[in-house]
Amino acid sequence: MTDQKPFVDIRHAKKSYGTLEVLKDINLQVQKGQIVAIIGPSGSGKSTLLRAINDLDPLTGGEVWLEDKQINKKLPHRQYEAHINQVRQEIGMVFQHFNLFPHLRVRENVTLAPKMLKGITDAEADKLAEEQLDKVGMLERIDHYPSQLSGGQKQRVAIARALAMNPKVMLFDEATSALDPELVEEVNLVMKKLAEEHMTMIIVTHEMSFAESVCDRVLFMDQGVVVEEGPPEVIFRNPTSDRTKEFLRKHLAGQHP
Ligand SMILES: Nc1ncnc2c1ncn2[C@@H]1O[C@H](COP(=O)(O)OP(=O)(O)OP(=O)(O)O)[C@@H](O)[C@H]1O
Repeated sequence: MTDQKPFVDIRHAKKSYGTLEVLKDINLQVQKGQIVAIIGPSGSGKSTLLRAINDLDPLTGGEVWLEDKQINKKLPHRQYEAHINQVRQEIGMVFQHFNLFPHLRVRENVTLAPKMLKGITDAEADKLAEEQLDKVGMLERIDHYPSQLSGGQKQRVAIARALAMNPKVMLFDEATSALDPELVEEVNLVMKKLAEEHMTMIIVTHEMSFAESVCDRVLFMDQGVVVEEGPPEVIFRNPTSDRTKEFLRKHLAGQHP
């Protein structure tokens, strides 16, 4: 345990769709520089929890904090818009399906938001695009359109785009699930590099070996609750809950001796 104040702090998160309780009183504290994986069966609430962090899926109860700022503050509409736009600049998000703008080249996909929201010049935007695309190994594709890229390349551009806003935390929602198996590793390598640079990351994933090798902590969710959490060596090698064991038995079949 640490006395350090959490960087991301989710307190008593609840979410319902009608009578369906998707998140049932979830608490999650993430320290600066930590890499947390959220694993669990389909429908357990992983994406809902992740999307609550930047209020894309607003909670029906509970609070989300980033440093000393409450993200899901109840505010009058105009004030809320200004508040959430500011907050979302600090939280990078990478989706399963890339969400690149098809009519924009890679360069403009990366610089659109910083140009609009931070008012940077064209020269600064070019420099930013080059820096970020170099980081993800996509510099030579800077003037290509998304349709000219593989899925793995698109996802690397999507990561560069998120990084271009200089976020404090990065959220990954099954970033490799839509990729052909041979393209997964190139995206994982970019995420590993970010981890080595101590980027704070919260990662929803179905890739157990990635979670085990990269993350500091793993949360196992089932039916809207955190069943078990801990360091990967404990969760993957010595879980205590039967639900975790059963889930891992299915997902780790063949991976561990
Ligand atoms: N907009 C919505 N309206 C109604 N129910 C929803 C909505 N979004 C999600 N749900 C339900 O909430 C539950 C949790 O969904 P969520 O996508 O968070 O699960 P998940 O663990 O991320 O699953 P997966 O691994 O399949 O992506 C599911 O039962 C889902 O059907």
